[in-house]
Amino acid sequence: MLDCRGLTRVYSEGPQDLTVLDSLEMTVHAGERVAVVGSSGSGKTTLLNLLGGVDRPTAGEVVIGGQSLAGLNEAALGRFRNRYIGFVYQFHHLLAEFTAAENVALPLIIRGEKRGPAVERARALLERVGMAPRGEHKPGELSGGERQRVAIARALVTDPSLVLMDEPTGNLDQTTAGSILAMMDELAATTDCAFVVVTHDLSLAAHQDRTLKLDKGRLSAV
Ligand SMILES: Nc1ncnc2c1ncn2[C@@H]1O[C@H](COP(=O)(O)OP(=O)(O)OP(=O)(O)O)[C@@H](O)[C@H]1O
Repeated sequence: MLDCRGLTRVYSEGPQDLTVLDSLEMTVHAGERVAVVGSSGSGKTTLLNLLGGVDRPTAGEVVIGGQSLAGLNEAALGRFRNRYIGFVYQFHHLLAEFTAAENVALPLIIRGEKRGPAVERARALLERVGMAPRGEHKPGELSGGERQRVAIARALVTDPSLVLMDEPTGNLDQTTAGSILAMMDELAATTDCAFVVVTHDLSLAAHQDRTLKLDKGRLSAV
């Protein structure tokens, strides 16, 4: 499902080059859930950005479902992301002026689907994450955990093959984090989607099929 070969990212902006990822190798199979842990500054967000095609590697490549991201120009990469990849960021990135249901529907609308059916599908996803009663509220009227569940619904609305999560339980209390874990279990049981979850939360990491540690630019099994 996901293959990284010789993935290298060097930041050259500062006075000295900084090699954050160094010929990193990674394979994730369909339906698999992988946690990525590592100390602050080890390159977890950098890795996630490369996996999602938000950033380009200095060397090496990311292959998703047989497609090398290096072979796609920006427009094609945007379409590929919309079709195959879902993102959940720590701070949600929901649009304040839209309702929860509209936020979830957006990836479908961007893809060219009609608003009516897109919002219908969004409502079905909100139901699945236990947010149906809050669908008409704007993000500012929701709690942190509720916003996070909306963000997860938005990541899943397109039936992606791969979901990338950056600290999905960061800033959440234990009960809310627990409900997100339970939801991920249900999703893992009912879809073939692969998850890569970057986290400092050891209970979230322990909940995945395996954990990889990022250190000195490479991944190793924990
Ligand atoms: N655009 C950039 N230009 C230069 N250096 C960068 C850039 N982005 C990140 N870095 C550096 O690369 C290193 C890895 O950053 P990254 O954000 O990937 O780490 P992280 O493991 O996600 O950290 P944290 O757990 O603290 O969020 C850090 O030393 C950071 O300062």
